[in-house]
Amino acid sequence: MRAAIRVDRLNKSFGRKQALFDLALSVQPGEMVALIGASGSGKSTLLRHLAGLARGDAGSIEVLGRQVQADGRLNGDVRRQRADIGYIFQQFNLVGRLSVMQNVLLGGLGRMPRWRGSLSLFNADEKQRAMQALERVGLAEFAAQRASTLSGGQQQRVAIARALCQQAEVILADEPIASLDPESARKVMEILADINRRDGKTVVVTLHQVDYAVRYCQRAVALKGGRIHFDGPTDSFNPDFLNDLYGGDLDISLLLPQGQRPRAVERPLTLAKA
Ligand SMILES: Nc1ncnc2c1ncn2[C@@H]1O[C@H](COP(=O)(O)OP(=O)(O)OP(=O)(O)O)[C@@H](O)[C@H]1O
Repeated sequence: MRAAIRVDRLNKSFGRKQALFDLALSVQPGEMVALIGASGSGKSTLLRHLAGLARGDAGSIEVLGRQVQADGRLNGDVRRQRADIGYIFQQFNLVGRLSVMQNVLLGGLGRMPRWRGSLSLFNADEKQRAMQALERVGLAEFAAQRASTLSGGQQQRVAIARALCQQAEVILADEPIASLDPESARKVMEILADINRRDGKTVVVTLHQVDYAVRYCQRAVALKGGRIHFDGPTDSFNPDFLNDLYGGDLDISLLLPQGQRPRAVERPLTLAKA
């Protein structure tokens, strides 16, 4: 099967600081993968490269079989490719003064001729798709309201509706729940998991909270110092592994769901070769 995402020997430095080292990664269509790792390990940098929002120094990235970038060059058609990639930001990235509905409609811009997009001329089908997306995330009743008046959790659900309206096949979510309360975080993760399960969309989500990774993603890729440190099933996490990944400072037992708080490992960890 053709991979939804394929990364080959990706390297990236910021000045003298190397952020990503020879990264190689494959994500199959319909997978939901958590990208975890300590602060500064390179999660957001990797995600931005996948979407063609940043250029690597070397290596290549393909999404849905089309090259996003290779050897430090973005594909000339990257705007069209981004239409297939929904990107969810930690801070939602909505236009606060526009209505919720208008924000969702903006998701369709990448597929429109520029002239129609710049005049905000949306047709009846597009409006219907936007409304359906809002219904899907449980926010149809807020369609006419200014986006800035919604809570953080609601704004993040609008951002997901925008990705749905965009008809993105791959959804990249960068810390989508980092600034949300637990109940809003749960709703956002439920919606992402539902889109993955029911629509078969490929989802890659960076998460600080390991317990959410375990609950919602079968597979995790863990970065440490810009390298892949682990790539395997989340149900094989154990306190030793998490201590190694995050350092000894964290109360690791609190990061694991109750069923996984200190107990013997059932399956050996597959540690990627550094
Ligand atoms: N624009 C930039 N300029 C300089 N250095 C950067 C830039 N973006 C990232 N870095 C550096 O690259 C490394 C990886 O950063 P990145 O933001 O990808 O980590 P992260 O795992 O997403 O961290 P966090 O969980 O805190 O968001 C860090 O050392 C960071 O300081």
